[in-house]
Amino acid sequence: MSTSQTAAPPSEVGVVVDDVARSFGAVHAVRSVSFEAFPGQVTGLVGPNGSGKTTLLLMLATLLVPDRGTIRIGDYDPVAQSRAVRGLLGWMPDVLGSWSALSVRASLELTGRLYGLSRAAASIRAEELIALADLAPLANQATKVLSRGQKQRLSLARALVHDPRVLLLDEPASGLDPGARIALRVLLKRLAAEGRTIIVSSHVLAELDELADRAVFLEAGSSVSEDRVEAAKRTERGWRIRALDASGLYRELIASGIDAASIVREPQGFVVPLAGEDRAAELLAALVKAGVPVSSFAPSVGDLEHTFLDLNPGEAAR
Ligand SMILES: Nc1ncnc2c1ncn2[C@@H]1O[C@H](COP(=O)(O)OP(=O)(O)OP(=O)(O)O)[C@@H](O)[C@H]1O
Repeated sequence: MSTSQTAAPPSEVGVVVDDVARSFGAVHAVRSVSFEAFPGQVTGLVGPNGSGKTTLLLMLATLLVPDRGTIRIGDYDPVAQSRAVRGLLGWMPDVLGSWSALSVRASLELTGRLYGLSRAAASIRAEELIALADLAPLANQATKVLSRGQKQRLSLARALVHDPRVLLLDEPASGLDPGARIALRVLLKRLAAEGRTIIVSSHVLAELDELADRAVFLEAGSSVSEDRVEAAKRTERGWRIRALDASGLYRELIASGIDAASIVREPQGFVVPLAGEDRAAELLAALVKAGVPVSSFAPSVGDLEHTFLDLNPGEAAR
């Protein structure tokens, strides 16, 4: 995003989290989290309810002090150098706390002033962000009348007011309609491509699959090791296969050694469990070689969802 504040090429600011923990009394919200988020990338934070995502983001955002471990935002420590860190990062909480009587425009102008912009610069920046977040028809409305999705857009605009190098977004897509979700995805990819470090927590895994360059999985307050994530990716998952000749497809699936009891029949094809991409490629080659007119062959769930469900088997039943 080009802004009135960025004349020089922006510097790169990554995030490093090492063995961070935080408890609330007897509740160990974050037990041991380590990960790195890189400039130019979107890093997804994935985990079931209560796994510690928001607590972790609050620590990154300088709003909670860790009990243990270290966090670096670029060269800075959010505990000892919170002012410098706040200048570098934009924070979009899961619920917008806004000055409810102020208009959208006034609340963006005020945020700009709080970040040290002059009155004139804050006014120009507010107009840029109103256009960016598609809030023009609502610019003079009090923020209290905004719908949940409109509040999300204002919250993102507010997080961008000082053109931060790092963006922390807690469930940014919640409440957005499909068009606004696509617009958010396009915007976040663009902001990352411009060299920002973006960390996003989300429950909408299909969406994170399309947005995130990499993911950090949390489980009961701890980050899951890369080895376990890799192992989970390779476990068996359903592949949806369609062909112009369904009975020919079924015959060849059986001939290729797929257990008939494991095949799920759907109106337009079958879902077949396969372990890993190698096995999928082998089966597809066999079907094509046997002359089956395959029209579609793809995993029935996205990569993140598959890994998440494998790491959290209980979640599939919910
Ligand atoms: N201020 C607090 N006081 C006491 N317990 C808290 C506090 N904040 C969070 N917790 C607890 O810490 C744990 C982690 O909560 P957190 O909100 O970080 O999880 P989450 O992964 O963001 O969850 P969700 O996906 O539901 O938003 C939960 O058990 C929660 O109840």
